[in-house]
Amino acid sequence: MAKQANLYSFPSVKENLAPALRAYVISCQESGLARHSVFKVAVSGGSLPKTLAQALLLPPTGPNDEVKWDKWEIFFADERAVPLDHQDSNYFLLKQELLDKLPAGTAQPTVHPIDAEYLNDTQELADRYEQALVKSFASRDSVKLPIFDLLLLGCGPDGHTCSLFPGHELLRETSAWVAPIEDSPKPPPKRVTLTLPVVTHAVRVAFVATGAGKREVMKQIFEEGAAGGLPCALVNEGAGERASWFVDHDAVEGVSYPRRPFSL
Ligand SMILES: O=C1O[C@H](COP(=O)(O)O)[C@@H](O)[C@H](O)[C@H]1O
Repeated sequence: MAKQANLYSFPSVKENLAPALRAYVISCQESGLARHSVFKVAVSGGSLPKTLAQALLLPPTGPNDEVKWDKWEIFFADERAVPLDHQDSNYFLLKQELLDKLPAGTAQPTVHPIDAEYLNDTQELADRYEQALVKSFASRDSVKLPIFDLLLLGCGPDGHTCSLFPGHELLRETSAWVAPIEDSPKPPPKRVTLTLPVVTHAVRVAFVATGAGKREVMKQIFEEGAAGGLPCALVNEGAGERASWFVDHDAVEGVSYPRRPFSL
């Protein structure tokens, strides 16, 4: 039987989840650097950037605990079709929560925001973002799908991840790497998103979900599995043991699914 997603549950976000997430991300970073000298990561918006900042802004505990920012290529797992300085922009959120808080003198990562010239044409916006991936991951002719070293994803209370929503036709997309959506049930309606094949193809996929507000959906994801059809559960099914969930106890209280002790 295929191995299942790892569920790591912690009593406290700040004291336990954040240091574990940091260790996990650094381990993915080191594997990426060993493979191709850069670390290619895509991040979500929502609550993720704040928790990520709690993890990555911690002071290093030793030489093996270094975030090598200048080696990071950061993409967005999904983005809203709004200007880059808009409160709804995932880029803006990551910048505000994390990138602007890097200690002075830190060598900067390479960040790939959407091309805001194309906000009025979401297909073009998605195509341009796919082209940015093509450039980074070599040509589409030679690469069937981009392989991110790590995807850092959130999970909405309805089970959506990236801008892949339950029951939406986008879940059936098999050829595009990046797709537009104009009818997101969560505002704003116009967005672009990595597609499910790209998400499940990553070397590692880490979800972060915290708080009692996520409890009901966590039950559905982990107890019903892919049969329940929620996008997060489809990612779990596609990525198997390459998917890891970093959650607090509040989010998974009463959820029947084996927790693993966190280790690398
Ligand atoms: O709209 C979005 O929501 C999801 C989940 O957000 P959360 O606040 O419930 O964590 C997020 O992962 C995605 O990037 C964002 O565009």
